[in-house]
Amino acid sequence: MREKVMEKMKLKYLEKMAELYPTMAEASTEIINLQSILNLPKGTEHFITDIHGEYEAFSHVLKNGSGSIRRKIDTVFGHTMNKQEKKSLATLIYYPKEKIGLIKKQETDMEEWYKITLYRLIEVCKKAASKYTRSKVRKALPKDFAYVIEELITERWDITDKESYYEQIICTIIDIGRAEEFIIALSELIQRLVVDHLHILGDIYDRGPAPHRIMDKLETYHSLDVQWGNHDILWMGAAAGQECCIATVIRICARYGNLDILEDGYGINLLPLATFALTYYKDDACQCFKIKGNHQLNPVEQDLNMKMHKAISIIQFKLEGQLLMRRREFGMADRALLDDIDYSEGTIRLKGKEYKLLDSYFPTIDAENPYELSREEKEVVERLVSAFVSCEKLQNHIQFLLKKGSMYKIFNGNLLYHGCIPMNEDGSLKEVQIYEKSYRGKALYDVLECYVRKAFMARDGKEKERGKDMLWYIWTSPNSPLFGKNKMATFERYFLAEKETHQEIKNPYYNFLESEEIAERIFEEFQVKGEGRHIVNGHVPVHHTSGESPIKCKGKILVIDGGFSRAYQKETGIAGYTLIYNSWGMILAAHEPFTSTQDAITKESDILSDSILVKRVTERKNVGATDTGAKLKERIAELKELLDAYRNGLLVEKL
Ligand SMILES: O=P(O)(O)OC[C@H]1O[C@](O)(COP(=O)(O)O)[C@@H](O)[C@@H]1O
Ligand SMILES: [Mn+2]
Repeated sequence: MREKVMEKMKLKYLEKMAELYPTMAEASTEIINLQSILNLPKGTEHFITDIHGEYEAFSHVLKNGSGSIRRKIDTVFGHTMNKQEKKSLATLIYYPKEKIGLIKKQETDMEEWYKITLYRLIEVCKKAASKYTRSKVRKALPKDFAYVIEELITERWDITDKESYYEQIICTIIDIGRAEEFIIALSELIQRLVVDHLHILGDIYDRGPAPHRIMDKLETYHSLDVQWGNHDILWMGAAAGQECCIATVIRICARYGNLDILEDGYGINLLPLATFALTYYKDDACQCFKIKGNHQLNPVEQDLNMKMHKAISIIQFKLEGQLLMRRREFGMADRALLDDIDYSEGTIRLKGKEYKLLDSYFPTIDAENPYELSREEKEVVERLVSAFVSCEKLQNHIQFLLKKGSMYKIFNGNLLYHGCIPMNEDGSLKEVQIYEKSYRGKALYDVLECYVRKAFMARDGKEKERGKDMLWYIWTSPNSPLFGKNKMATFERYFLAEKETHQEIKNPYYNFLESEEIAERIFEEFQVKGEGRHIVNGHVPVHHTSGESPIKCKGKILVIDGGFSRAYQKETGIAGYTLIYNSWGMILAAHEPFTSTQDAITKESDILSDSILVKRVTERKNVGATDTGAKLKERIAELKELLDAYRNGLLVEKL
């Protein structure tokens, strides 16, 4: 009986396929096409993490494909070009417009330069395109030059004098004054072809000056996924209208002197907060709320920034206190600290010890009711919430994160996540209570992701609110896989001099990064199978200067946060790691601090300092061995069944 039902279902499916491939010839052609794709080399994957608003450095790394363009140039030109020439060609590919502008000022014979350059670019382009099917390359071609580029990068066996055929095309391009546009188009095409797919392992937002520009760039990128970081989740919470998240987003912008991200980048009106801060902290120097890192604010702007910084911090601590009381189930009530303060003495009692507060001027706090917002604070919060939820640009960016992002991803045998897998001291998976039930490992990740989506999509008001609060929880709870530290010592860092109170202890997960047994357990938990599997993870800066390596557990775990974030470069000693996974293996790239786009162009400085080979295979990996390959193989098997059905007379061709 069951078999009969199955047969019937199969036939139905084959009939559906027959609509797409109505003849045996068409089905056969598709099989041949797919089969040939399986034999192409695997596309290059690029992994970037913890960008933290550093748009220019990010954009540069995206352009150079973490060394992939340099490698292509090397393969194509080997010893026929010297180092300097290769460097110039690479810079041209990254910044074609700007570079041509400079060349024009120096070159006497531009026509010759155009010719040589075009030849070179075509060669690199050919190489970059050789990994893809013609149809895929065609889709990537810029509209204006699609036909000519295709002509130039595909071998024409039917033409006898190929040299002069190509020469003529190139001369015509120069003659009609289109060389510049053509060079730009070719360079961008090379950038586009060199990386097939991008993984962003989280923390696009906070600290740096331009996360909104990173988001704009990602929106136009050809193929990517995002594993949300705790900072991205914070912004998602803010966009969903979660008050604590909104206050924290503003606080961090103020802390780094970046309030213009909100005002200019997103058009969020901060005037209500500014007027409130100027009124209530008028004569307060707000010394504990100095701007961190470099900034370009004049003294008056700085003063206002510090006042707003303090005002929003106090609002944040009040709102968080309220949330922790309302959501007792979060088990974080110990992080509500305002009721541990002795307001007349200016001290706080933490874990039985008394500390002097560095700042004890709290004009808006009622000692009897420390978490209650004052009437004016309430008004400010209301206006901020409405500004965040009605900001179209922010909502679009966050929708994009929801569409392309997730808590974790399994891709071509690798497990990708931002932070950690919460564990107990003995390395077992930690049970975490999420509302009524408890979860661990993969199930914990999955349930949290459901709540993230509910914060935006749920129709049931109560579930939506739970989702919104859960976004804050994911940002900061010790049990959150995206945060993974015992506490977020924000209050202590502002108000207490004693460094020991600032300490945030990492989840035991981070003690097991060298344990193969634990790595195996994680693979098992997430059902990641296969020989070449890895865990790729960001979030914790790798201290390059003190000799720490991003390669853990004999290469099974790769922790690639080297710190794009300028504020952290003193600690890490470099400007971040990125990872490349191409058909030959995996390469970690270490980057030097990025000074400016201007330097990258004029000094041709490529911030790539080091390439570390993580793994090199002896046999080049083909599409057949990837996730896409598995899907294509399934499709081929179905098409073969379709062919059989035609042959057996089960289906009739529609000629
Ligand atoms: O140095 P900042 O920007 O004040 O932030 C420090 C806070 O950021 C965190 O490190 C979280 O940010 P990351 O996800 O980038 O690590 C907290 O643990 C810490 O309290
Ligand atoms: Mn993080």
